[in-house]
Amino acid sequence: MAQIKRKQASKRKSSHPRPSTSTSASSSSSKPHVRLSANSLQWKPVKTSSFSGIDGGGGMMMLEELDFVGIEWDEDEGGRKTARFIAAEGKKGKGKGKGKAAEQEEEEAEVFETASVVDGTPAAAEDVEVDEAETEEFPDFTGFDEEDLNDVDDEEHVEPELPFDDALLPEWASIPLHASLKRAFLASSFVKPTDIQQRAIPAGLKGKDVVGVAETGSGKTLAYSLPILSYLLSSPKPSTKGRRPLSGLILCPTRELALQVVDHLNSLLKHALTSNEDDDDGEAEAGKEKTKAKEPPRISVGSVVGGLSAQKQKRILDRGCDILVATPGRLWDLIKSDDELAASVRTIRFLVIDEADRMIENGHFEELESIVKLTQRTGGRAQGPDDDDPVFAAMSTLFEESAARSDMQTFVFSATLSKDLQQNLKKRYHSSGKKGKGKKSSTLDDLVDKLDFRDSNPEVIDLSPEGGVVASLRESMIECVVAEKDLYLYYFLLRYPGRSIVFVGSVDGIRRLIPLFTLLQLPIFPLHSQLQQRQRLKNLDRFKSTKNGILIATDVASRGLDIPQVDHVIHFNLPRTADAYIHRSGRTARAKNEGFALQLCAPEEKGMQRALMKSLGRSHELPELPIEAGFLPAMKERIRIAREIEKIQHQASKQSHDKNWLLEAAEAMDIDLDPTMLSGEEDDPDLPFYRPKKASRAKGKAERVEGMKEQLKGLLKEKLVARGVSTRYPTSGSKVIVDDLLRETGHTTLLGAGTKKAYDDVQESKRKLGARKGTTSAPAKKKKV
Ligand SMILES: Nc1ncnc2c1ncn2[C@@H]1O[C@H](COP(=O)(O)OP(=O)(O)OP(=O)(O)O)[C@@H](O)[C@H]1O
Repeated sequence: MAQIKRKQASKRKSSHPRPSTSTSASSSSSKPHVRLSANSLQWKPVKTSSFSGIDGGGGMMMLEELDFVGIEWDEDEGGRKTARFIAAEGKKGKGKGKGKAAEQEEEEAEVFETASVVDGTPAAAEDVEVDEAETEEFPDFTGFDEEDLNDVDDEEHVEPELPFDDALLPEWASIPLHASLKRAFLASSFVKPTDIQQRAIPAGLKGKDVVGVAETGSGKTLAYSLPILSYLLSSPKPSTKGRRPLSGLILCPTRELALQVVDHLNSLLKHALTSNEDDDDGEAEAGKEKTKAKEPPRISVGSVVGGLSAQKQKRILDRGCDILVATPGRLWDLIKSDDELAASVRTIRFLVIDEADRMIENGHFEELESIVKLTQRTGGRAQGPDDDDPVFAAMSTLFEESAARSDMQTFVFSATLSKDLQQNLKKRYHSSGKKGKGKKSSTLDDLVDKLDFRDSNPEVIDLSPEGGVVASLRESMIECVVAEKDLYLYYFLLRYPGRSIVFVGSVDGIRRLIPLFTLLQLPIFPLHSQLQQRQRLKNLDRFKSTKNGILIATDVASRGLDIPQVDHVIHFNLPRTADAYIHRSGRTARAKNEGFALQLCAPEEKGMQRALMKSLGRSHELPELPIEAGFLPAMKERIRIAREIEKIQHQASKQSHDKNWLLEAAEAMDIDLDPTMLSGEEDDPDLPFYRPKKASRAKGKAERVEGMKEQLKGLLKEKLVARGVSTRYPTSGSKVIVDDLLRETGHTTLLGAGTKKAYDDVQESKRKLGARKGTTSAPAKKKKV
C-alpha cells in the first residue's frame, strides 16, 4: 500500500521522472538513474484527516510523498514483484548537501516487496485515498533530513519542568504528574481525574503493576497512559542519533482501537508540549500548536496494526518511537523478522494489555503470548523465553545480549475482568511470590501467569459497576418476531433520530441490511472484519462526521471505540455474553453522559435474554419501548418496496457476476461455451445465443425496478402521520399539531410524534401503565405489537 501511495504521491507532485511499472529499469528520462534506499529519501508529510488511520501525527500511518523519485519494478521467476526507488542522477540529494557516506548509502539498492501483509495474510495492495485535511500535524522524524536531526542539541539532559499552579486544577493536585500534562488537562477541560484515574495513576507513578477494571467510557486509556507519559517527560530528552528506544508497548485487540489510542495520546501531547514551549509568561496557550520547526517530537507515539502497510510501519519503526500501540498479530509478524525490534520489545519499561479479556479470545492469544514471553525475565519469577519454540530458539542471541528490565511495569485493563481472576491474582502473588500457587481457572489466568509482574503485590482496582453497565445508560427492549426486526429498527431510527450504532450478529446480516436501509435513504455505514481496513476507517470517519449517522457493525466495534455523542446502541441480535453486552452498550453513555441501549428480542431469543440479564445480576425484565403503531403500516410498505427492489437488483448482479465469471474462465481456458451452461445469457444482444424474449423480460424487470424506485422516492418524501392527527384540520383531531407546525417544533419526519427522547417515552409509558393498574412501581407489561 505504502509503495502504491508513494508512487501516487510522486505522480501527483513530481515532474521527473515518472514512475515506471515495467520490469526493466526503464524511465521516461534519458538521464542516468541511481537506486536509492528508502531511508535516504526526502519524504515529506502529507496532511490527512483525523481518524483516517493515516494520522499525519507521528504515528505509523503517516502519509508521505516524494519529489523527483520514480519506482522501477523487478519481477522474479515466480512472478513476485519488488519495487526499487530510482532518481535521475542530477536530482539525487537535491538541496540536501549530503556527505559522501550518505550519497554512497543512497546508491545502494533497497528492495521493497509489493504485497502487503495483513496479520499474516497476504492482502492486495491498497490504493489509499486520503482526504486533504484540516487536521494539525504533530511531527515525527519522517519530515527531517539526517543533518537536521544531527543539528539538534544531543546532550542528554532533563528539561526543567515549568511549575504548574495546582490551584487551577485542584482535583488533580494530589497526583504528581508532570506539569506539562496538567497544562494539557486545562486545555482539554479534563478538570478532574475520573475514579479509575484517581486510583490507578498514583499506583502507576509509584512503579506498581496495575490491574484496572472500570466501567466503559471511564477514561481507562489515560489511566494507564499518563504514568507512561509522565515518566517519559521526566526522563532525559531522547537522543536524535540511532533508533529511539521503545519505552512503552500498548497492545489492543482491534486496529481501530489501536489507532484511536494513538490519536488520544497525540492530542494530549500536542497540548502538553505546546503549552510547555509557550509558557514563558506562565500562561498555557490552550489549543495553539506551536511546535518548533525542524525538531523531532519530544515524545513519539507509533502504531503497528494489520491491514495497513507493513513496509511503512517497518520503516518508521526503524527510526524508533517512545510508545508503540499495536495489535498482536501484526506486531508479532514484524518482530519475527526484526531482531532489533524484538530487542526493543524485550527491554520495554511499560507493557499495557488493554481490553485484556478480549485479547485472549479469537486467536489473538498465541501472538500475545509470544510477545509477552519476550518481556519475561530469565531466571526470574517466570520461566523466561521458551527454548523449545523455534522462533524463540532463533532469537537466543538476542536473549543473551539484552535482558528484560527488572523495573518493567505491567498494566492490565478492561471494563470486564472476572472476579475469579482478580482473586486468583491476589492469592498467587500473596503466596510468597512463587508462581503457580493460586488456582488457575481460565485463559486469562494463563495470561496473567505469563505476564511476569515484577511487583510482588500488583495493585488490583475493581470499580466495575453493579449490573455491569454504567449508571447513565438507559435500557429498553422491543419484542418482535425475527421477520419484523427490520421494521422495528426502521421505526426506531426514524422515530428517534440521533447517532446510533446497530450491532448485528453476522457479516451476512450487515450485508443484507445495508442495501435495504440505503434504499430507505438512511445515512448508514457498515463496519466489519471483511471490509478492507481503508474502508473500515473511512466508514468510521464518515459515521463520526454525519449528523444522525448510523453505524451498522459486528462486535469488531464493540470494544473501546470512543465516538463522541453516540445517542443509541441497538442490539439487532442479542450478544451471547454479558461482557459483550456491556462493551457494546458502552459505546454510548460515555464519560457520564446519558445514553440509550435497545434490544430487539425475538421469541426464540427470550431464553438467551433471560440468561444475559441474570448474569448481569438483574431481577427485572427490561421495560418495553412504546410503539406508535399508527406509523407502522406506511413504514412496512416502504420496507416492502425496498426489499423488492433489492431482491431484483441482487439477482441481476448475481447473474451478471456469474456470467462474467464463466465468460472470463472460458476465455482464459480458450474454450467455447455451451449456451445452456449460462442462465440468462440470452439477455445480452452481443451474444450469439441472444433471445429477444428473455431480453424483453430483463427490460421489463429493469423498468419495474425504476418504477418501484420512483414510487419509493415519492413515499420517502412524504411525512408519516400519527393516528389521531388530521393534516387537513391541524387544529382538531385527538392529536393537535397546529402549534408544532407553526413553531416548527414537531418531529421532522413523523407528523404528530413527540420529540422526547426514547427513554422518556419508556418512562412515560411505564407511568401510564402503572397509573392504570393503580400502582406506579409495576414493571411494564409486555405488549404484542
Ligand atoms: N479526566 C477526564 N475528564 C474528562 N474526560 C475524560 C477524562 N479522562 C478521559 N476522558 C474522556 O473520556 C472518554 C472515554 O475515555 P476512554 O476511551 O479512555 O474510556 P475507557 O474507560 O477506555 O472506555 P472503554 O472501556 O469503552 O474502552 C474519552 O473521550 C476521554 O477523552
